[in-house]
Order: sequence, then C-alpha cells, then structure tokens
Amino acid sequence: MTIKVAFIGFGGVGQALAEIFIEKKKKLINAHDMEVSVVAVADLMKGSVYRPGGLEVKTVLECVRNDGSVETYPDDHQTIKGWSSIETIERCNADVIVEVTYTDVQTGEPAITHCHRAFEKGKSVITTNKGPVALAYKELTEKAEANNVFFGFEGTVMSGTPALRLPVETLAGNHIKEIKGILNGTTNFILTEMEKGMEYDKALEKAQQLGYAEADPTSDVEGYDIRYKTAILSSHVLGMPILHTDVSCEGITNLTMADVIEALEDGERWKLIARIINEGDTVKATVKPERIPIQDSLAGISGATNAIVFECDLSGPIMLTGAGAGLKETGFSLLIDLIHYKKRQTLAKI
Ligand SMILES: NC(=O)C1=CN([C@@H]2O[C@H](COP(=O)(O)OP(=O)(O)OC[C@H]3O[C@@H](n4cnc5c(N)ncnc54)[C@H](OP(=O)(O)O)[C@@H]3O)[C@@H](O)[C@H]2O)C=CC1
Ligand SMILES: N[C@@H](CC=O)C(=O)O
Repeated sequence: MTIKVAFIGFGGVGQALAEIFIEKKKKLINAHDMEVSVVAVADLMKGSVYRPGGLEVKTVLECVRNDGSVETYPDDHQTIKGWSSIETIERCNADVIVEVTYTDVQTGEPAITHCHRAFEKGKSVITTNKGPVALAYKELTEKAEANNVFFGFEGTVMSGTPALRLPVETLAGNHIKEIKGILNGTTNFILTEMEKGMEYDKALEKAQQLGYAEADPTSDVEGYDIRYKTAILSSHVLGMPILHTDVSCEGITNLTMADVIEALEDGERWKLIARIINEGDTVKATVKPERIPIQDSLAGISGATNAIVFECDLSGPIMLTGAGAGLKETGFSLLIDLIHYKKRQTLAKI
C-alpha cells in the first residue's frame, strides 16, 4: 500500500522523519507492505513544494540543507511551489498530514487549525506537537472519529518511547492509580550536566544544539512543556480530560548550582517530576522539582532520558524509560503512528 504524506513544518523532527523514510524504505515495504510517498513539504521560512506524484526525499533534504529552502526543488510539469500550510493541507492529495510545527504553549496554534482543516478534508494527522493534544484533545479526537480519519500523537509524550500506547494498549484492564515521571529531556539534561559542574546557561545551550529544546526553551525550563504532557497523559491514558492550567507548575529556573551540589552531598538528586494522582472523579496533577533519594528508580535517570511509572492495581508499578527528546527518536514516534495508520487502513479493507 502506498501512503501519501505531506509535511507541515520541516524543522529538526520533520527532516529526521524524512531521513528515516529513506533509511527504512526496504524494511517498510518488506515487513509492513508500506510504501511512503512524500507529496508535499510546507514550512514557514523554508517555503513549500507540492508534487502529486511524489517528491524525491533525498533531493528535498539537499535543498533545505544547501539552500535553506525547499523551493529550489527541480521544477517539472507537476511541481507547485509557494502554497501556504493551510493551502497545502486543503489542496494536496496526501492521505496523512505530518504536523511538526513548533509547540505554542499559549494557544496551541497554528497546529490546532492545521488538524481541524485536515480532518475536515478527510485527511489523517500524525503529530509530535503537544499543543493540539493538550489543548483540544476532546474536540480533535471526536472530530477525527466523526470524519473516520486517524489521529496519532505518540511522540507528544516522551518522543519515541511509547508512553501513550503502552499504558492504553498493553496495560489495558488495570486501574492506574498514579502516574509519575521525568518527562522533559532538556531539563533532565541540564540538571545532569549541572551535577557534573556545568553552568546552567552552558547546559541549556548544549541541549538546544542537540535538538532537545523547544523553539522557545522557556517552555522546557519553566515546566510548561511537561504541563502539556501531563494534561495529555491525564486525558488519553486516564480518560480524565484536564487542561494544562489545571496542572500546578514550577520549573527548574530557581534551582542553583549550590542546590544541586548540596542535594548530591546528602545522597539525593533534584529532578523535575510530573505527578498525576487519580482520585476517581478527579485528578490532582503537579509539575515541580523534587529532591529524591539516590536509590529512587527515577534518580538514576540521567541526560535527555525520560522515565515514567504507572502505578497499576493488577500489575503493580510498571516503569518505562527511554529517550524523551531527540530528532531521530521523535521521528521514530511518527513512524510508529504511520505504521498504525497503515494497519487501520488494511483492517478497514478486510
Ligand atoms: N525535538 C524534540 O526532541 C521533540 C519535539 N517535539 C515537538 O515536535 C515539533 C517539531 O519539533 P522540532 O522539529 O524540534 O522543531 P523545529 O523548531 O526544529 O521545527 C519546527 C518547524 O515548524 C516550522 N513552522 C512554524 N510555523 C509554521 C507554520 N505555520 N507552517 C509551517 N511550518 C511552520 C518552523 O519554520 P521556520 O523555522 O522555517 O520558521 C520550523 O521549521 C514541536 O511541536 C516539538 O514540540 C516533540 C517531542 C520531542
Ligand atoms: N523539548 C522537549 C522535547 C520533547 O518533547 C524535551 O526536552 O523533552
């Protein structure tokens, strides 16, 4: 089966997924009977190109890297350039929109509108953008269902580590009493580097260079990014829709090097912890730095690695750990969603 995809946003994660399409082309055909045809790329500053018969992905990547624009892609009778993101979503022939624009922690836009337009046009969406899922979970999941399209967002929490599908599918049947975790790669990376003696500013700069941080890293260090992820976990995993504003939130900006070192000397570590307590009819959700004993399973999680613990009534605590940020890892989360989209299409045909 050939799946036609359009990228809306083509920064680090979008380009990483494009590379995965090249790297895994044979595997996708052989193991999943899935051929991916990239028909469009639309980005704010890098321009847009649409070719209904499919673009050569390697050439698109070369155009971006060499010229900073996809609009230097070679012209032929099929290519159309200069469409906006909305025009691309509405007018291209893609089956699936890959929404990888930046996460806006105030409004969730432009991504929320991108998802609405896609669903209205009968197109599926896969995204790593936390905005639409945190702020418009109910309306978007309902709209996707009403339009019989797929809405995949595995990478919105813990990037390529399956923090959403694992509890929903594999832990089904349990009552999850509490979820707690380290859910932001940038801040965990900064705290780890500070323990090794690196100054806060330098560590943040390194996290930005490595592609972990948000376009505006205030989202990471003030805890807003985790607050979004906490709202997504409550809505999707616990079935208790909450808004990000229902999550009390404190970041790491008040922690000093002296605090970090003092904790280490006392056999403890500062970690930015998200916690959701399921109280039956409501949830209590917090994001704040906590000083935890070095023996605690979360204390051993270092660098951009994340971890999450699901306290289950039947299976007991289940801990999942893996990358929480990173371009390839996050690109992979989109690939998982695309494979699930394909499975769904195959089942619909039976
Ligand atoms: N990086 C990571 O480790 C992870 C990222 N995410 C999420 O994935 C998404 C993508 O992240 P990442 O690739 O790192 O971010 P980048 O900032 O590298 O890329 C975002 C891209 O979106 C483009 N863009 C902004 N507005 C629009 C618009 N209206 N239409 C089209 N394109 C637009 C930007 O354009 P330009 O720069 O040209 O202006 C940029 O190229 C974000 O929402 C992020 O929160 C989720 C998990 C992990
Ligand atoms: N900026 C985020 C990226 C993934 O959501 C992080 O550092 O975890």
